[in-house]
Amino acid sequence: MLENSLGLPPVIAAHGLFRSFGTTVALGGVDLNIQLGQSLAIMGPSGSGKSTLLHALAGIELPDAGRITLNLPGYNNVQVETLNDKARTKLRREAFGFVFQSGLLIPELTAIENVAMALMINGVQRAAAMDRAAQALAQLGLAGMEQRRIGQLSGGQQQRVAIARAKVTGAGVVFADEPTGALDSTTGTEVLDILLEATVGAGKSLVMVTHDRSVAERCDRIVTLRDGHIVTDSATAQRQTGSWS
Ligand SMILES: Nc1ncnc2c1ncn2[C@@H]1O[C@H](COP(=O)(O)OP(=O)(O)OP(=O)(O)O)[C@@H](O)[C@H]1O
Repeated sequence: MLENSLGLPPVIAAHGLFRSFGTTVALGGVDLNIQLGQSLAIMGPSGSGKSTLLHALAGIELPDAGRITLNLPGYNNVQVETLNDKARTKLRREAFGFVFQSGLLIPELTAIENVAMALMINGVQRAAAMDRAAQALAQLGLAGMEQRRIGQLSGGQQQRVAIARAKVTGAGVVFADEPTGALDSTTGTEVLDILLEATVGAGKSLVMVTHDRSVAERCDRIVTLRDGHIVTDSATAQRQTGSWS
């Protein structure tokens, strides 16, 4: 397995990922290594396989073929495709964080309950979980909004709650799907700043699907998909031109 310059294996090493839906080939044999502390943007036209790839890397939906090897604290050399549903659910709760465009926060709960819930399902007692959630919300500029329900927050504030939830569990990899897609450009920039700070700024990895090139360019690396294949990878391009050590 390829190692990075510090001799560490990739946090996620995907090899030969293949996924089809009927006659549609969503992933046609994708190889992708994600390094510790790296921010990776996945771009490509609509239908090119971005979400399918993200879902496979995150253990949400398994590929039809291929291997996904994890190397995260508590998950050394784990083959995701061999895990059953229960084990993959545990993996997602413990090791991964998710910041999606919408739909992953629970609208009936308050901001603080949404964040604390992520800890409680990992076994943290309610009082401690609420304390840690309050701290995380305050760090993301949401002090005073803890008791608001999700519908009483703006789109940008909702994304901050999602980032707080991803951050609070200590997830090693955060997956984001169009995290700024529903936001105006100023709010989108603020949310992206916070997302990068909470992930790569804290030594974690970020894997983000985006249609927005200016958002992608804030990442260390951009891969572009077309018809289920990676057609460009800025890391490879930099290595080929000699500007990547
Ligand atoms: N559950 C599904 N059932 C059938 N076809 C699917 C399913 N999920 C994805 N596909 C198909 O697989 C291909 C890749 O879809 P995917 O959602 O990964 O693309 P995408 O690049 O994320 O697109 P978009 O930018 O529009 O979100 C598309 O042709 C899509 O129609």
